[in-house]
Amino acid sequence: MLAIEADALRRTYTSRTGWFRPHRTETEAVRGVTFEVAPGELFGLLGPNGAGKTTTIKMLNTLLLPTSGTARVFGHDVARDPVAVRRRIGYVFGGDRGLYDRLSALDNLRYFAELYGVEARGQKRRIAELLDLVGLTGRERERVEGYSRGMRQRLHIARGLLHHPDVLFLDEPSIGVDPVAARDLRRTVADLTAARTTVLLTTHYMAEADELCDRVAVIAGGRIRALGTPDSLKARVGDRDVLDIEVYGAGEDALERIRRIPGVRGVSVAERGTAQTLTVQTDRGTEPLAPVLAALDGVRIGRVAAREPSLEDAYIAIVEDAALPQRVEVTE
Ligand SMILES: Nc1ncnc2c1ncn2[C@@H]1O[C@H](COP(=O)(O)OP(=O)(O)OP(=O)(O)O)[C@@H](O)[C@H]1O
Repeated sequence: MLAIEADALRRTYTSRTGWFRPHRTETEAVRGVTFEVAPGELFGLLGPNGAGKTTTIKMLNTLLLPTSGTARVFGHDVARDPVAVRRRIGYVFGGDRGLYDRLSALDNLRYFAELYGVEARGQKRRIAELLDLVGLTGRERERVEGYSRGMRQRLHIARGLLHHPDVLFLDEPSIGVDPVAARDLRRTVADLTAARTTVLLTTHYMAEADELCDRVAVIAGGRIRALGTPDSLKARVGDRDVLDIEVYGAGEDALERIRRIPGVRGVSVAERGTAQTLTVQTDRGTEPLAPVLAALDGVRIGRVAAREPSLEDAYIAIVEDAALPQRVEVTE
């Protein structure tokens, strides 16, 4: 039996706006999403802000009813049998909500174990097991207010697992977590699937998805634009070379000049403090460096590096492709 089956899921939000002349606005957040997740699989849902990831997760974990389409968790329909679904799932979201700061980690877990109806006999052992799994054994009597973000996040995961769920939804677990703590967190997530828990993960960190996920779906504008193993997605840009160029203050005109160079397939910019990193994707075998540097005439340039395409490059290509106007018309 499959862990998760989403079939043509759709969700439209209707909100009332305007006070003087109220009118209804409809947002089609999810526009027909279909995918399956096997038991024990670590499945990633990737996409830009507003793509529909949270809405999809909320339909799967029974917090929102689908406008149309169906979804099942271990065979239980989310709309018709939400109680059975809830028994089999855990939900962990990034950020600060959901823990009692003035209690110790142990007391937090005891409290939630009561709330989730974890039977009293097994509680102590379950809590000890989970503290061990998330690497908090020895720190469990400290108040949560003194915990780092990474430790909190690991405690959140322990909380989400108290009732032995078969599926864990992890929404942006590493948001705001420093790189070392994020690495520990990834190890914890990887251990979950080793213990046969199915994980549905959303993240904005492509390196994290690449390292952890068996398969990923890229969602943009409420639709799945690509689905497969991280390697199969990377293969989509396998015919490209990538240049990372550190620059200081490159304007839109410089980017436009680079975009017009023959062989250039895409340019993206990441702000890094005072510097920006330009990532230029080109057809393999073109020699883009000289014309790109010429296009950046007058801009201060730092480090330049050529590298193999990563999952992030594939992701950017997929999302940019989805944003092309003609493409939207074709799929509409
Ligand atoms: N309660 C709501 N009422 C109206 N519109 C909503 C509501 N919740 C979300 N939306 C809209 O639905 C779309 C999808 O939102 P959703 O939160 O699912 O995206 P997301 O992929 O999770 O984004 P993010 O990465 O920013 O969390 C967005 O356009 C958003 O503005």
